[in-house]
Order: sequence, then C-alpha cells, then structure tokens
Amino acid sequence: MKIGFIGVGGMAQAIITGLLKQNKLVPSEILIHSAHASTYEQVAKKTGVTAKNSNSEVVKDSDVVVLAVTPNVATPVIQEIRDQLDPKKKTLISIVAGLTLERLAELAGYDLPTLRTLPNLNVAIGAGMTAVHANENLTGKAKEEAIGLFDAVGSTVTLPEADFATFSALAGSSPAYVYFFIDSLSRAGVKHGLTKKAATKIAAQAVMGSAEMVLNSDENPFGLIDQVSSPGGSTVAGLLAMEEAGFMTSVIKGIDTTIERNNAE
Ligand SMILES: NC(=O)C1=CN([C@@H]2O[C@H](COP(=O)(O)OP(=O)(O)OC[C@H]3O[C@@H](n4cnc5c(N)ncnc54)[C@H](O)[C@@H]3O)[C@@H](O)[C@H]2O)C=CC1
Ligand SMILES: O=C(O)[C@@H]1CCC=N1
Repeated sequence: MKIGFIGVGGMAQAIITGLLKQNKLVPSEILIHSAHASTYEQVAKKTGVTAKNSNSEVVKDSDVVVLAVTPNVATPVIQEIRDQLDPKKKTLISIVAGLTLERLAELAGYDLPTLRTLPNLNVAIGAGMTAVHANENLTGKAKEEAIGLFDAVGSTVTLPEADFATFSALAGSSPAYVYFFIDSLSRAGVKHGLTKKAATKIAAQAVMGSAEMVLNSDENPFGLIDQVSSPGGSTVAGLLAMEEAGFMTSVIKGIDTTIERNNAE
C-alpha cells in the first residue's frame, strides 16, 4: 500500500513518525510533497520516505492520499488534484479541521471513498486519539485499512460529524492545553527552587500517571480527587485555592472558545 501525504507540516510529520515507529508502514510506502521543499526534503532525508516534486505526483503513485494542509489552502489543493482522484483506485483521508465530508465530496467528487479524521499530535508516539467518519463509498477492506492507519498510532473513535468540533477541542487542541498545565506545574516548582528540567519531568510523569489512572479506573476523576485528598491535608487546600482562582471555569471557557472557533470555520 502506498500512502501519499499532501502537506508535511507538524501534523503530517507526527503521523509519519508514528506509522514508522509502530512498524505499520515502511518508508518506501510513504510519499510526500508540500509547499516548502526545504521542509519536506529534510523529512525525506531523515525518515527515508520518498519526496515527490508535486502534489499530482504524490496522488498518481498513491493508493491512499492524506490531505494534511491547513484549512485555508485545502480548496485550491483539492481542485489541483481532483482529476487524479480516481474513485475506483484511490481513498482520500482528510485531517483538515472543519472540512466536512459534504464539502470534500463537492470538491473531490461524490463517488470518492473518503475518510474524515481529526488526529492529535500524540500519534507521533503511538498514543494518539483520532476521531473518524467514513463516507458511504468507503467500505470493507479499504475502510479497515484507512482507519487501521490511525488505530496503529493510538485510539480511534467513530463520531458523527456534528461532534467533530467538540472532539477537536477535547483531543485535537487539548495537548496544547495539557502542555500549558504541565508548564504551569513546572513553573511553580521553579518558583519553589527546583530546576526547570527536574520540575518539568516530575510534572509530566505525574500527569501521565494520572491520565493512566483515569483510563484504568471505573471511578470518574472526582472519585480519584477524593482519594488523593487526605482529610485536613494539603491537596484539598490547594484544590480549593485553585477553584477560588477559577480553575474549572477557565478550562471550560477555553474549550467553549475553541469549539466556537471550530464551528465558525
Ligand atoms: N497540528 C495539530 O495538532 C492538528 C492539525 N490538524 C489539521 O492538520 C492540518 C495541518 O496542520 P499543521 O500540520 O498543524 O499545519 P502546518 O502549517 O504545520 O502544515 C501545513 C502544511 O501544508 C503545506 N502546504 C501549504 N500549501 C500547500 C500546497 N499548495 N500544496 C501542498 N502543501 C501545501 C505546508 O507546506 C505545510 O507542510 C490542518 O488542516 C489542521 O487543521 C488536525 C488535527 C490536529
Ligand atoms: O489549532 C488547530 O486549528 C488544529 C486543530 C486541532 C489542533 N490543531
């Protein structure tokens, strides 16, 4: 199977890194092209995947085409490759936030097997979270193969398209918010005398273990909060101070704003 990436920015690189690291694909199965030759040539050199000279060449030689450009250039890019997207031979996978299957069909053809996805950056280490929704043309083995690419680099969930904006905030953007939280923890550690390196490692490990506890527990997070909070202890004191500063309200406000922005696109 040949997979062609159109757009080789942060997200495409994360997917490619994950697929190779998990041994889902070998470098000779991956083709790439983007607007920035210096970037994609460097990626090809580093990973062993094949750099092509144009978007058209990528599509021509691929069974599965991954559209990984920013939303503002998605329309002209699809128009450029449309004639080569033979519905009998190719599958289109889009990772473009906000681009609906209806709009993809309008641009790329109503018969084309198409998978709309929304991955997150953690696919790079095989710990991604990806939402998927296939159109009616993508069935059987081709559908399994397309979704299988994202299963190989983390978890997938099939969601109605109406929920993609919310998913994008909770899983697509949230790595940025979690990094923000980790950096805040680490900064507090520095304030109290730890080195930044030590504080960041301590904070990140605590966040990773806490996430695993949530995933491995039947409790909801509030039950786990109670397990950490010793009666009369320091945790509950810190928790109440965080709430006084508006912790939960500020997280929900950030997510609301992210969803509003996703819905506006
Ligand atoms: N960064 C993330 O965590 C996530 C990003 N996405 C989606 O992934 C897509 C890419 O995002 P990023 O990688 O963050 O952006 P980026 O800016 O890092 O990469 C965009 C890529 O598109 C290429 N490009 C621009 N014009 C082109 C053209 N005419 N032909 C071919 N390539 C062209 C650029 O050269 C670049 O390689 C976006 O649509 C975004 O919504 C989805 C989920 C998460
Ligand atoms: O910031 C963005 O628009 C994209 C969507 C999800 C993560 N990054």
